[in-house]
Amino acid sequence: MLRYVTTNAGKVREAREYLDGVEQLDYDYTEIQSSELGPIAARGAREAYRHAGEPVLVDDAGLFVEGFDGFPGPYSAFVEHTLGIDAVQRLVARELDAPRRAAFRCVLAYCDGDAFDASPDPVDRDDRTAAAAADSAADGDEDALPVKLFTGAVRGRIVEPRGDGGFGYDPIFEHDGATLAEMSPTEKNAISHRGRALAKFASWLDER
Ligand SMILES: O=c1nc[nH]c2c1ncn2[C@H]1C[C@H](O)[C@@H](COP(=O)(O)OP(=O)(O)OP(=O)(O)O)O1
Repeated sequence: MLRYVTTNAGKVREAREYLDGVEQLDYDYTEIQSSELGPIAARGAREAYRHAGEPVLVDDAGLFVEGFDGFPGPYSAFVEHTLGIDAVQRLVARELDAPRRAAFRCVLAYCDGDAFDASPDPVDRDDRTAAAAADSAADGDEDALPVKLFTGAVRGRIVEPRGDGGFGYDPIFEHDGATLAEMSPTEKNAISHRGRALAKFASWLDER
């Protein structure tokens, strides 16, 4: 049984559209400090697999504001819980000129204790970049378990909050004229960072 390892039920709701019968594992793995999501997700997946003893998928995601050099990025959860999304939006509006571009990024890290066959490998350049960063983060760890990474990103801009769907920063992130919070779960998945990463993971799992 595949476990989606997260304390965030919103992530699991989105994952269910791609993964039949996936169950949430509400486990708070250690998040290392890194400017990139890949190493954080990879380390988390190794720890979660050791804890669960079953195949695990860890989801690390964040909001990267272009004019702030990617802040809050890997620190998005901390910033959401300290400042709050309204304050983030006001800060962006005060400091940056329109169009206030930003991206959501998601890295999924899969670990089931097995090594992965490199041949049927549908991963793209972003996945390989994330994987290389995660590998170097594992340097020196002789027991590092193999982890497979899948990435997704969506571009948009920061706007005043609209909509009440989704979670986290969805109300202040607009893509193609609608905020993610104004979209249905299916509409959000079709364009979102998480939806793209999940689609890659689901097709890789299918082929395996
Ligand atoms: O689709 C999204 N729509 C809106 N906001 C989002 C999304 N995806 C990530 N985010 C935000 C929420 C949180 O502030 C941070 C993720 O932080 P992140 O550490 O990956 O997740 P989390 O703390 O919510 O749960 P957990 O670590 O247990 O999976 O980025």
